Amino acid sequence: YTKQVNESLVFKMLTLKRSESECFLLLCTCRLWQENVSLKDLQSKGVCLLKLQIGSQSTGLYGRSLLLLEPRKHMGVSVLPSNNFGPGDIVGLYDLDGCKPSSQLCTGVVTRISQSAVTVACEDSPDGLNLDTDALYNLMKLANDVTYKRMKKALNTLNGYSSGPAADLISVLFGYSEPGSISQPNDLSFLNTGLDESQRQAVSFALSQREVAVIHGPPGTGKTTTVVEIILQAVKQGQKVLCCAGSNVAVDNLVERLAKAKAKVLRLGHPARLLESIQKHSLDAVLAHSDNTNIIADIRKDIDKAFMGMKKMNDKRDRIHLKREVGELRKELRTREATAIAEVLKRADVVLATNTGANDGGPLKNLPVDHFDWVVIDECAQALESSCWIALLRGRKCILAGDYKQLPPTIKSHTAASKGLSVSLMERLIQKYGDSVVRMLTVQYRMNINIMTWASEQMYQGQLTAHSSVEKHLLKDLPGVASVEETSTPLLLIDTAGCGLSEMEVTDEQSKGNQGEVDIVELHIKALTEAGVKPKDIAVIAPYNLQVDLLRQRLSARHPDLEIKSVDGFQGREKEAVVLTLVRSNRKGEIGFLAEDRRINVAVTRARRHLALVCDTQTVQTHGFLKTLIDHMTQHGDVRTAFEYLQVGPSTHSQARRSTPTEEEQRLTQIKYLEIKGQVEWFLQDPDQTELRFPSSLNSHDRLLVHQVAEELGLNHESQGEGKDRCITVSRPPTGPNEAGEEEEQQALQPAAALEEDSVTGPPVEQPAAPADLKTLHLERMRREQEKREQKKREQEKHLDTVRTAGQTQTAKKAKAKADVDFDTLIDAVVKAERVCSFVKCKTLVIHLGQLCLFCNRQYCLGHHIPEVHGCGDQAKANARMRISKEGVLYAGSGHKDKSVDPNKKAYLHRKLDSKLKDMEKQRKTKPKESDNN
Ligand SMILES: Nc1ncnc2c1ncn2[C@@H]1O[C@H](COP(=O)(O)OP(=O)(O)OP(=O)(O)O)[C@@H](O)[C@H]1O
Ligand SMILES: [Zn+2]
Ligand SMILES: [Zn+2]
Repeated sequence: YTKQVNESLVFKMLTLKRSESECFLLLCTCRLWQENVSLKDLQSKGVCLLKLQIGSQSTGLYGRSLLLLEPRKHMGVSVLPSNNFGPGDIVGLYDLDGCKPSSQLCTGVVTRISQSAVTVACEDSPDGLNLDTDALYNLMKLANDVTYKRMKKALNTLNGYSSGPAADLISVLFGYSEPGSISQPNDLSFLNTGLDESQRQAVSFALSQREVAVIHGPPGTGKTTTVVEIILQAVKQGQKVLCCAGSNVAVDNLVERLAKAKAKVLRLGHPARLLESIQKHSLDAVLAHSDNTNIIADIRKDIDKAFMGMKKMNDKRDRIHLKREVGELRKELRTREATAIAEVLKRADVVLATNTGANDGGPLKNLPVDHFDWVVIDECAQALESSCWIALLRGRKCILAGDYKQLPPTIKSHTAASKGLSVSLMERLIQKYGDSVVRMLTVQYRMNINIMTWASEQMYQGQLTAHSSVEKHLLKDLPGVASVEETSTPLLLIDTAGCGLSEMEVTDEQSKGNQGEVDIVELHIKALTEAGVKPKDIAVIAPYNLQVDLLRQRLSARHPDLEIKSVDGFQGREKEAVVLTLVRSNRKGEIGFLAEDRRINVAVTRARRHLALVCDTQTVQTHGFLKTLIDHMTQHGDVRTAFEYLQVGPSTHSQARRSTPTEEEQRLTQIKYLEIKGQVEWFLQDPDQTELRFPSSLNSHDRLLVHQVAEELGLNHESQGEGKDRCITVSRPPTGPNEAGEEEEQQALQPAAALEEDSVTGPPVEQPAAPADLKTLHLERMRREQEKREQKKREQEKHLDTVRTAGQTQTAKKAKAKADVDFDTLIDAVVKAERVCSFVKCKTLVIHLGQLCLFCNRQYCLGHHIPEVHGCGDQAKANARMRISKEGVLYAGSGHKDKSVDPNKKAYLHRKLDSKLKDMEKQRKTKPKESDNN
């Protein structure tokens, strides 16, 4: 199939950023010519508009034919079917034979699209189209390979470049000669007096370089501010500047700031694609006000008149005559327009375009090749080098600004990447010339210092500082935001390790999702918005599109202003608060493309005042870089376990903030448990009673306790009824040793019923008393982390006290750190072993509901915990018989119930813990002051 498709298309899909729908489009456009995909299908996909008639035909800028196409009128309502056409799209016009190349009449660009009509500027009709106004036509989107063609052309020109204005620059950029400098007056007067020292240095450096200057601007360091100053200084020196960036938005931003500083700017590009506020600086707008415009308009009218006249004519000779006349008029028009464009371009000091918009097939072809002195490329690290060369070929000197520690364009072809396509020009130059071509901006105006420090240390050699205006800013400092825990901390880590919130297994998908993390994000967003943070000030960022979709499903209806995007979609942006979910949670410690450090860097550095990270530290810490982030957040921020959020499901989140059960709550649960147990035992002593019915006033939590007690005593237990009427009954199991097997089966169903009940109110509720060991361990760990941090604080304060004790603390600290590591690995091992059912291939989590088999000491899910199911049947039966004959008591199931951890393992853990605690105590005693504190 690939062979049939134009190979350049495949190349494009591999190398350029293409959305899936675009790829689909490319493919189906090609396929159409091979197979007979019905045109109706294509129309329903929005790729094709069928049976249009020509509403009007006129002549537009550059002498092109503008066709207004409408749906057939006689059909009553004339509305176009819903479609994916937009301004700038490349389209083909076909007669009704279909959309075969042979029936293509012309290609063009959509200039306008409304509900009732689409306007196309035809590209290849030098002498005008002779279209029948009564006929019907099909219009189809075509593969847009313009970008690709422009890059290819630039590379070919580069390849054959021998002499010209850019010769020296090319030589330096490819390493044939060293970059040079030119002396500058010392007393440079800055137009923007507010620049910080690093920005000033970058400006002077840029001015003093002969061929190339690279401005490395980490997140929030005012890169655009600096670039604007550089351009204004260049203009002051009389230089002509061509300024480009990868995206229309970035170019528009520069236009806006330069225009505000009164520079003479001109923006190239289709007006339909520009911000409205920018349109007045566009070439079209400026041309419309130029002196030549009236003359041009007159010629245009003449052409249109001649064209109309041609149709009415019957005499062939007259028609030929008129056609020649129209040709002449068009030629005249093109010359006039070229002159007008050149004039307008020459008057501007700064011409701005997207990287590929600076190609010389467009308006720039009207300028001599050596017109520009400087070429400035912003966001250079995010651009393909080949796209930079389109503009670079026009400059003697270039300024490249960007941050190569953020994401480069996605290269899907491994071959292309390995041959250098994934390395940006900026990165390549820094690798080659190092500090001699680059200056870095070091004061950042975005992040709270605690958010910044991690990025600074990991990505920017620790060189960033936070400007005093942002250094300590928090969400609670925003107007209307209350001071609660969530708005008072710059860093919050919500750790899902050991909580069983695994990523979704989507086998044939690259993308990943994690519903558990969606739940937690929802709860945190709720906490933030309830504290008064505006949804528009919050970003929810996920590395995977699947997770983005899940989050949108859950949150977008309630918070339409909340922005939920992939990391890549947020590059270049900032928000007051960022909630980041890392999604990956698996036993293998697989983290996929989270391993791209720059992706994590971008995600974290979008946040101004608050970063919340939701992740399974267990899984993501397998990656060294992510571990540094976890460590940083643990040390400098608040840490919570996801257990705190799972206590209550999202449907009852009014209580969500009530974190771990307090001692008081635990005590109440204990009392309730004893009370219920008493009732059940009372019931057992009365042989006349067959069942005990609890009142429907019991809440689900209490019902769970009943299930648990009944389970422990080997009784039948069942909930019946719905909602308010739901109540639970406990009854004696049928007697007789031979029925043991049956009972086991029954019993297997009962906990499942309990689970069902709970699933009505949200995720499984933690069973209060029984399988708490894992949780206890986790909480213990969290307590320790907290203690560690408090201790660190104390130590830091003490550090100033005496130099002598400082030495001691150091050794003690080291020993303690080691001890903590051991403790953590111990817990990790337990957590890992106990998370999933031990039955072959079963992946059910057993954290909330699972049972230990006493015969093989393994944890099983409710579907596999019965000894017979997983192979301990014989032992279980023997054991049951033995117990019955010995004790005269019948236990449902095999042997007595013990949902806790295996006693041996438990004892082992206890011993370990005890010795651990003793160790720690000893170490503490060696530090006299601290034992005072305790
Ligand atoms: N010297 C300065 N003094 C005060 N504020 C500054 C200074 N330089 C930049 N800023 C502020 O920092 C923010 C970002 O600046 P700017 O828009 O120039 O950067 P950017 O290029 O858009 O972003 P980034 O630095 O992330 O690439 C703006 O709010 C700007 O006002
Ligand atoms: Zn077993
Ligand atoms: Zn199982």
